Amino acid sequence: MNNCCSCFSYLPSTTKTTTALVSTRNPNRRQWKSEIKPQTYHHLHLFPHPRWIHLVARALQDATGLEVEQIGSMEKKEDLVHRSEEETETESEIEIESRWVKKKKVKKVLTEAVDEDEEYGRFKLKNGKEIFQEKTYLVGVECKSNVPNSFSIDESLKELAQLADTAGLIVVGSTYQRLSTPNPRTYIGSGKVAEIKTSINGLDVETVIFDDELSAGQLRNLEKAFGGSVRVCDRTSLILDIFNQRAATHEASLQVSLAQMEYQLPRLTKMWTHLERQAGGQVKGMGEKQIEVDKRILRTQIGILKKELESVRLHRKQYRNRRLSVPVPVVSLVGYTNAGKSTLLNSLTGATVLAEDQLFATLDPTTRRVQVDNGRGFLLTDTVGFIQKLPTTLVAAFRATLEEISESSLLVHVVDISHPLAQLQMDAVDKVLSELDIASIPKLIVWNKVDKVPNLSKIKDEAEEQQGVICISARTGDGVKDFLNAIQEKLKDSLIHIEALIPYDKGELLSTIHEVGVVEGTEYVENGTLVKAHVPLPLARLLVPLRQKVTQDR
Ligand SMILES: Nc1nc2c(ncn2[C@@H]2O[C@H](COP(=O)(O)OP(=O)(O)OP(=O)(O)O)[C@@H](O)[C@H]2O)c(=O)[nH]1
Ligand SMILES: [Mg+2]
Repeated sequence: MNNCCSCFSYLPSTTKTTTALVSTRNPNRRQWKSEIKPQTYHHLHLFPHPRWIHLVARALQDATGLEVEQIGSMEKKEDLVHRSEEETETESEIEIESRWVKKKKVKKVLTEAVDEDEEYGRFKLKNGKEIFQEKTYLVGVECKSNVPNSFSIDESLKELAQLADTAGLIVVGSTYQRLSTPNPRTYIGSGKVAEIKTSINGLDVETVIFDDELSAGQLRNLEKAFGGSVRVCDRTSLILDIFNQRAATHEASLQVSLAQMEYQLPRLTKMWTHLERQAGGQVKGMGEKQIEVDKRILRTQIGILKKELESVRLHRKQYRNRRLSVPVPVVSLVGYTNAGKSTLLNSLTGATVLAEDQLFATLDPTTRRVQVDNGRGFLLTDTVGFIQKLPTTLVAAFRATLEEISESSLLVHVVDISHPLAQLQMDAVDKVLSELDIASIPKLIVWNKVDKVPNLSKIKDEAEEQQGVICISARTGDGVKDFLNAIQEKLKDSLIHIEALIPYDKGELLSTIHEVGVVEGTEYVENGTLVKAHVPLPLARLLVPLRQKVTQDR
């Protein structure tokens, strides 16, 4: 069962779960056989939608090592059990029971199931993964208590639509409601629920996404109200889905899986009620028992993931410590998603980090060295972008990025100044940063994409008024020189003034000072080079014995 449940880590959190029964009678899978009794069926949480069956099958294959030969629906549980006993020990079989499957006697070979789907064309390859482009309807709530100067409901829904597009969904409509407080049962009022139901039936909608985080009860009540055949999810689970699609490294995958499981845990309620219904009420309470079992399994999985993440982080920390022992200052690029951080890193360092016009293109921090003309260099780190309404749990999940940020000498806040909501995006980033306890790290604000603004001179005037704001275009290279100079100036603020006598046989130390510090002057004396410079703290520490020597000699 533990093996089965590792499927959780492969399935997006927006997934409404249903039951699958998996037989484990494959003699080639000795490990499985020894852990789980042969010829027993195990419950799995799966995508319920028949169009997604092949995705489920792949997830199962990945997670369990089972050979997926056939998938389909079953008529009755007893039939399935009966049938399985007649089959030979050499077969492995996955049976999926789904209330989405209308045809009762369907038992298709995997490829046939895909080919026969009349909407096969809606499968799209995104980030190397096959995504079914569901028809999606967006719902927002404008609370009268909303903080002033926050995103308006229209703007927030527009961003949600962008997120949906990034996740590979097709947005077919949207609506919102003004409320003094959200309805605790259904988030929106009952009249609005009925209105949405009519719209989504007419538009053949498969998924309804709410712009705010919903509770387990609200999700359940809304699904019921919409007729049970529509998937209901929220902004958080949509972001988690995108992260899940985009996670490229082992650590990012672990982080996303953990965040998804933590999101699912409180929402694992009453998912199994269909079992009770199916059994004609004879096994009342079975749903609840199963939920307890599921929760326990999920908690165990969370524990395992946390341990695994810890060991990955330990390894990364050792690597970072090694990097910090080289006395080069670290500059981190932070900012709203899609602001142009990766493009800037690529243009300055020749890196090839994925940079595209989509939200959350970057999940893992990437660090590259920037070598400036006059010899002084620094390390530049690209980080995951922020977004408004970013759940704190998600911020916490991305500790890798946060650790990089908190150990930087300088933060560069990259802003897409061509965006109509640039100021609100800046505020949202500042809000996340303020939660990170990094107030002491100096910050440089950069207005990017100036090639896109219609009124460049006005923007430049405004930047000048705000003092210290640099206008650049990471795409055309405009202003990048000023940007690098501003970094040097800012880094100088965090550098320590030293005077040291570097012996002639320690030439490499002198090169390092030139490379990472700001040299005010050098003088060649009898025992070595007398140097006056501003250097990063680690290098200043390294130079302590030589600095003392200067004092003695004078
Ligand atoms: N016109 C213009 N487009 C830019 C500029 N900088 C970045 N872009 C575009 O903006 C989009 C987003 O760029 P990214 O570098 O991926 O943005 P990011 O901040 O790394 O985004 P996340 O990784 O999602 O947080 C891409 O299509 C870039 O080509 C710029 O200076 N001018
Ligand atoms: Mg990026």
